[in-house]
Amino acid sequence: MGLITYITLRAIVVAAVGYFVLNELVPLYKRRRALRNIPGPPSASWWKGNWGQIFDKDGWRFKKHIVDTYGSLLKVNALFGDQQLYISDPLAITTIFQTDRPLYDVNQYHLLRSRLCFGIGLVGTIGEIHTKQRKLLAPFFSTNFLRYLLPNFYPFAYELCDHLEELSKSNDGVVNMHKMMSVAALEYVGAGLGYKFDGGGGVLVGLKGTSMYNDSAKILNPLTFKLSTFRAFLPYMVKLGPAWFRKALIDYLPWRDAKAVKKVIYTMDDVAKDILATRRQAYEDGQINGRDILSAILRYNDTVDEDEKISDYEMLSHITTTLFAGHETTAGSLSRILHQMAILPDQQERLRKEVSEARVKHGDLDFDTLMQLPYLDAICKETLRCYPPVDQVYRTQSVIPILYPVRSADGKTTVNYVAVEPKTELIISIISYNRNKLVWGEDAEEWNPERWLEPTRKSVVDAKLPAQYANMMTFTLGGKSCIGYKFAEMEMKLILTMLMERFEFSVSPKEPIFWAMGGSITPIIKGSNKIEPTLPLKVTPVKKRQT
Ligand code: HEM
Repeated sequence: MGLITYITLRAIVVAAVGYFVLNELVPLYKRRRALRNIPGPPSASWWKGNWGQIFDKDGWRFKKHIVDTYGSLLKVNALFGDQQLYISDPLAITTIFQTDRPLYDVNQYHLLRSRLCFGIGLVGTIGEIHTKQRKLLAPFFSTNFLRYLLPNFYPFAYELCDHLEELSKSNDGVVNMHKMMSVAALEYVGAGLGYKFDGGGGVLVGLKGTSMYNDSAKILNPLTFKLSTFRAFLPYMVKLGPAWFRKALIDYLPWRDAKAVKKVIYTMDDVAKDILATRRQAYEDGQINGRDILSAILRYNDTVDEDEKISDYEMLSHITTTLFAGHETTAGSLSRILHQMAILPDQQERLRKEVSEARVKHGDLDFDTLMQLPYLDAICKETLRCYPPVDQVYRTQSVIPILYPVRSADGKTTVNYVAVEPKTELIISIISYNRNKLVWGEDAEEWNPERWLEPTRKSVVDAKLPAQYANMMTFTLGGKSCIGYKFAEMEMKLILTMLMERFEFSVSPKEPIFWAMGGSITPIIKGSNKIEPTLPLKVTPVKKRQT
C-alpha cells in the first residue's frame, strides 16, 4: 500500500470516528446526563436496555411495575445505552401535546415508519401540511357529518347480525368475534370514504368471504411491533440507495418479518388504488351524490389551480391512513367490550335491557338517542379508559414540568420538572395515564363502568388534562390527536346496540384469551404463537335462549 493511500485511509477512518463521536456519542452522553436524576428501572440488556420489556406483547406487568415503583415520570433504557422518558403525568402530557406543541414534535422514527407504511396522510405529516390536511378532513369527522352517516350504517349492521345468526348454528356456536368486528369496522370506515367493501367485488369481499385488506392489515401492527428493536436503524436503512434497490434487498435478505411487512404495505396500496379508481370513475360518471371524504377531495381538485391540487399519492395516503387508523383500533375496542360482557354476564344483561328497551321504544336509534344511552356510554368509556387499544405514543424534546413530583434517582430530593436534551425520546403512556391512581383513584386498575354514572371525581378534575375524550388519553389531545374519535364512538355504540339486542355472548372455555400488546392491543389465544388477532366467543341468539 502506497504512503498516500495509507494516509488517505487513516484520514477517512479518523473523520468517520470523529463524526460518530460528535454526532452520536456526545449527544448520547448529554441526553443521559440530563436524565441522571430521574429514577427508573435497571437495564435488562447491554444493547436492548428495557426495550425487550417495553416492546413485549406481555409487557403489562413491567409497565405497571415501573409506574408503581418510580411514579408518573421515569426513565427507561433504550438501545445501546440511550435513555428515554416514560410519562403518565397530566401536566407533562398537557405541556407536551398542547401548551408547547411546536417544540414537541412527533418522534422522527415514528414519522418515518408511518410514511413508509401509510404515505403522506395525517399520521405521516407534521407542520403546515398536516394543519392543511386536518382542515380539509375535519368536516368528515364532525357531529353533523356523523348524524348524516348514521342511517347509512344500519343496513350493514342488520346484515352482520343475520350473518352471525347463521354462524352461531355451527361450531357449537363459537365464532371469531374479532374477525366480525374487524370486517364491520372496515365496512364503516369505507363508508366514510364513500366505498362499499361488502359486495364490492374485485380484491375485496366482506362478511361472507375473505378480505385481502383485512387479512393483511391485521398483522401490520403486531409485525412492526416485533421489529421495534430495529427502529434505530430505520433512518439509515431508508438512505440505502433508491426505493427499487431497498425493495429488491428485502426480497433477497432471509428476513421473514421484513418481507411480510413489505407484502402488507403493497396489499394496502393495491386496495387504496382500487378504491381511488372506483371513486374517481363514479365521480367522472356523475354518480356521486353523497358526502364522503374522497368525493370532497375530487371536487376540491376541480375548483383549485393545478399547483394547489391534491396529488394522487396524497389521496392514496389519505385512503390508507383512514382505513388503517380507523379499523383495527375500533375493532379491538369492540372486541374488548364483547369479551368483558362475556366474562361478566350481569353487566351484559343490564346492557341488553337498556339497548333492547330503547330499540323497542324508538326503532333504529337516531344519533342523539344512541349517544346518550347511559349504561352503554359508561361501558364504552370504561373500556376505552381501562383498555385503550393503543397503549403508548411517542414524541421528542425540551423542558417538562410535572404535577405529581417523583423521588430523584439518588432518593435524596424530589423532582418537579425535567429539562431534556434534543432528540430525547418520550414515551407517553396512555394506559398508565388512564390507570394513574392519583388521577382516577385507588380503583384505577379496575374495570368499573359505575364510575361514569357518578359525578366526576375531584382528582380527575384537578388533573386538568384537556383531553379529547372524557378526561382520558385514549385518543390523546392537541393537533395530532385522533380525528376519528366520535366516528369510533358512534360506530361502537351502534354495533353494540344491535348485537346486544339479538345475541348473548359467553367465553369459550377451551380457548382462553390473552390480550397481546402491540402497535394496537389485540386478542390472541393464550399460549399461541400466532400473531393474527382472534376472539372465539360462544354466540347464542337471544330468541333461542328465551324459547
Ligand atoms: C377506538 C378507536 C380509536 C382509537 C383508540 C384511536 C386512537 C388514536 C390514537 C392514539 C392516535 C394517535 C394520536 C397521537 O399521536 O397523538 C390516533 C390518530 C388518528 N386516528 Fe384514531 N383511534 C380510533 C379510531 C379512529 C377512527 C374510527 C378513525 C377514522 C375513521 C381514526 C383516524 C385517525 C387518524 C387519521 C389519526 C391521525 C391524526 C393526526 O395525526 O392528525 N381513528 N388515533
